[in-house]
Amino acid sequence: MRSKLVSIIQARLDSKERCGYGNDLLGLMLEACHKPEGQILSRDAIVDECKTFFFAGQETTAQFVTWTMFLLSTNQNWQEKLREEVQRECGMQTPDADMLSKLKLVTMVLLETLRLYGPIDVLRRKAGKDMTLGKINIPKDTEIVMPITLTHRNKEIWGPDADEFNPLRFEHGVTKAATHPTALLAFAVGPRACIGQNFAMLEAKTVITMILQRFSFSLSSEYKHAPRRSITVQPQYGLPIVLKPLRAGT
Ligand code: HEM
Repeated sequence: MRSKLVSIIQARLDSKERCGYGNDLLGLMLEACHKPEGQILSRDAIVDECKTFFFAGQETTAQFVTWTMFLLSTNQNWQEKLREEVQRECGMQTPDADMLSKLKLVTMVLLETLRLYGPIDVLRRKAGKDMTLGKINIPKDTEIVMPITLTHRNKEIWGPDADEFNPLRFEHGVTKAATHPTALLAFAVGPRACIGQNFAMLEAKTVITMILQRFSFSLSSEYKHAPRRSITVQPQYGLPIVLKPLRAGT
């Protein structure tokens, strides 16, 4: 991966005179490094940043779409509702930002997927100094693990149906869905919250919309329900799905 990234960076440097460093994150980092103020990021640091974005952004979003497909397969009524919304707002067109912003039910299902099967299920922190959190004293260097999935299924926070798939809980927005406005921790909160969360939502919305436009789907009888954490939360034996094209030639 490193050599691939180094060759991409070199190609950008070589084509700078012709077309600049490029209009993306890598382009911005290269631009920043070649400002007269001096070099801010080394070549190695740029490679590391690219890796972070790739690993933080690729597998998480892939599992997000996977679990959404699982929940829509096991809740056919919601699959139908979403298809109706997609057909109304997008027809058969490739969804653009305007159309995506109108897909309220799709957003609610995506948030409910993040609650029940968020790809990241624990947050870890280490206390940099002695501190007190509420009534708890935390000595320096203590490792703190926050179990996201457990809090996402806590009935005191989410109500008696916390274990059930109920996208309607997000009908009035994410801050109103539980007893606490930041109860949904799938992207974490605060200064180190996921920097790619809006992008991930857009990606997932686009993919799910385009699948709903073309296929109906259900779980294959071979599916075994066994979520497992392997950095991200994944269906241990994969997610075999039966896809049916909605129109000939899809
Ligand atoms: C559904 C998809 C995603 C989920 C569930 C997710 C979740 C998270 C979580 C929980 C964190 C905080 C980790 C911690 O503080 O311990 C995080 C951080 C981060 N995420 Fe995501 N993420 C997703 C997609 C993405 C995408 C698409 C990108 C990039 C394009 C991305 C880039 C990052 C980066 C760079 C950080 C570190 C931010 C920092 O430390 O300041 N993530 N993500």
